[in-house]
Amino acid sequence: MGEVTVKALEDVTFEVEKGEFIVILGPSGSGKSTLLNIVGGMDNPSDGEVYFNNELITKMKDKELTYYRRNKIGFVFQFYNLMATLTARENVELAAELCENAADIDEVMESVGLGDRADHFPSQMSGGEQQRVAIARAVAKNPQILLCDEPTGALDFETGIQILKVLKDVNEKFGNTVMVITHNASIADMADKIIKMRSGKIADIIINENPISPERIEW
Ligand SMILES: Nc1ncnc2c1ncn2[C@@H]1O[C@H](COP(=O)(O)OP(=O)(O)OP(=O)(O)O)[C@@H](O)[C@H]1O
Repeated sequence: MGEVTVKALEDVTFEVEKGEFIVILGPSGSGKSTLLNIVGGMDNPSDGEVYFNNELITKMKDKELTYYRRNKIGFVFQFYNLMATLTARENVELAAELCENAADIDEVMESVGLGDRADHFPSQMSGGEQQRVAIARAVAKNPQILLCDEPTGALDFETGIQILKVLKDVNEKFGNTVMVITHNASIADMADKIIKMRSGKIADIIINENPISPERIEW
């Protein structure tokens, strides 16, 4: 069988500052997830370099990369991927136990608005609540970068706005750099920086001097 080589990304160069709220915007197949996976150390580019602070992550050995993923990066996905047999709090605790510099679990649960739902199981929660647990799970690791792949993709408008607000609150409270993938252009209005992707390339990088609060987003 013949093999087809797909160039998912090409000529991609950008910088992210500590504490920035970044939106990566682009249509399906434009390379957004590939980009996020490379930043998160889940995928390795065939060419090019990625630096985290002054460390070259693209040259890291497996053990160093595991350490980077575990301690520096938090992931939030479209579908929440929670452990069904663990409560919200237990899901968050489990992730925190794996890393060396975990945040205070109670504080994290409060900051995502789940203080009073911590003992509920995922099946007892709405999609928006489950996504809050997933965000808490990522934030509890106290990561320097929070990578979110279509975090509102499975949610209705109102719930999506609430989730974006949680991400913005976390960004302000804990100072994590946040990178959100979306194909929804309206979400870009809340970003400090917007990276527009098209066909595996960066079509534009926009610095937004006046990001709006999530409540003011319309889509
Ligand atoms: N493991 C893989 N093997 C082959 N092709 C891949 C693989 N992963 C991604 N691709 C291809 O690379 C390109 C970019 O995919 P990617 O998932 O990064 O895009 P995306 O912008 O995140 O899309 P979506 O919004 O649909 O998730 C697409 O053409 C995709 O088919």
